[in-house]
Amino acid sequence: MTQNIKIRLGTRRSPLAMVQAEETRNRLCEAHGWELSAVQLVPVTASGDKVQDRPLADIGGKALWTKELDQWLAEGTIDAAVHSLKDVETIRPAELTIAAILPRADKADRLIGAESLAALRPGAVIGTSAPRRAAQALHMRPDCTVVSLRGNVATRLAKLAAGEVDATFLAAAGLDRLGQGTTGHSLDVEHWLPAPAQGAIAVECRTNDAAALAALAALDHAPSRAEVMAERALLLALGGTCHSSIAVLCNLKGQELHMRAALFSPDGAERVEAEARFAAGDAQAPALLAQELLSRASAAITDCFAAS
Ligand SMILES: NCc1[nH]cc(CCC(=O)O)c1CC(=O)O
Repeated sequence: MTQNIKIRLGTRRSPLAMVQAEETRNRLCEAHGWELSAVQLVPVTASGDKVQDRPLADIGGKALWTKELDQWLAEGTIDAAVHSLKDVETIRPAELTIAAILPRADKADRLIGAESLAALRPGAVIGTSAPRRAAQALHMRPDCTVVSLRGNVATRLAKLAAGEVDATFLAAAGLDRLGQGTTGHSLDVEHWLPAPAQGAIAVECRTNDAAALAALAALDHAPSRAEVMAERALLLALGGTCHSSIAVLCNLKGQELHMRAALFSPDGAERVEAEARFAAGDAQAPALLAQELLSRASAAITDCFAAS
C-alpha cells in the first residue's frame, strides 16, 4: 500500500501543524479519490519551534517557520509543504508557489483568562509575543503589562494555568482545529482586528512541479485566496516586519473585498485605521490603503516599518 505514495507533504511537528497537515491530506485524498496512504506526512522540527525563550521577532522572524521545509522542497525531499499562512513571509522564493489556500477558518482571536479586555483586573499581566496583540491590548488597557509568552498552543495554555500570566490570546482557528472550541472568549473581529491571513492554511510546492500544482489546485478555495492575498498585499506594501503591529480584516462580499486595517505604535498609545472597498484581484488597492495608513501614522508607528 505504502508503495503508492503520490505526494510527500512536509509539515512542522507541532500538534496544530500536524492537524492542519492531516486536514490537507484528507482533502487531497477526497478530491482525487486516493487512499490516505497516497499522501505521506513528513514532519520537521522547525527552527522557530527550537528557540522558545525569546520573541520570534528577535531571533530571525517568520523565516524560521519555513526554512527547513523550503529546503526540503528545494532538495526534492518533499513535494509540498503545509503552512499557517499567517506565519509565512510576504516575499517567497520564486521557486516556490502557493498552490492552494484551504477554506479559511474563523479569523478571530480568543482571549483566555478573562471574559473580555474590560473584565481584566487593573494592572493585569497579559502574555503574548505578537506585537499586534500586545499593542492592541495596551491600546484598550494601558494599565496592563505585556510579557512575552511563546510556545505552542498547549504550552501557552499551561503557562496561563500555572499563573505565569493573567490572560493570553490565541487564534480561534488554531484552538478549534485542536478540538478546543470552547476555550477562551472570542473577540469581535470588527473591534479586535486579526493578523493578516489569520485562519488560512497554505500549501506550497515547487513552481516547476506541474503534477503537484495540478493535484493541489483542486484544494484551492478562491474566496479565501482573494481575502488573504489582499491582506498579504497590504502587508507587503506596508513593509511590515516582525516588530510592526498590523491588524487587518478583509471580507469578500460578492465580488467586492471590504478591507479595514489598523496600525499601532508598540506601546499601543497610537492607532491609525483606514478602510477600502475594491474588486477581488485588484493589486493596487491594498497598496493605496497602505500608503494612506503610513501617511497618517506618527514616527512611533512608522519606525516599525521598512517602507517608510
Ligand atoms: N503564531 C502562531 C500561529 N500561527 C497560526 C496560528 C493559529 C492558526 C491560524 O491563525 O491560522 C498560531 C497560533 C495563534 O496565533 O494562536
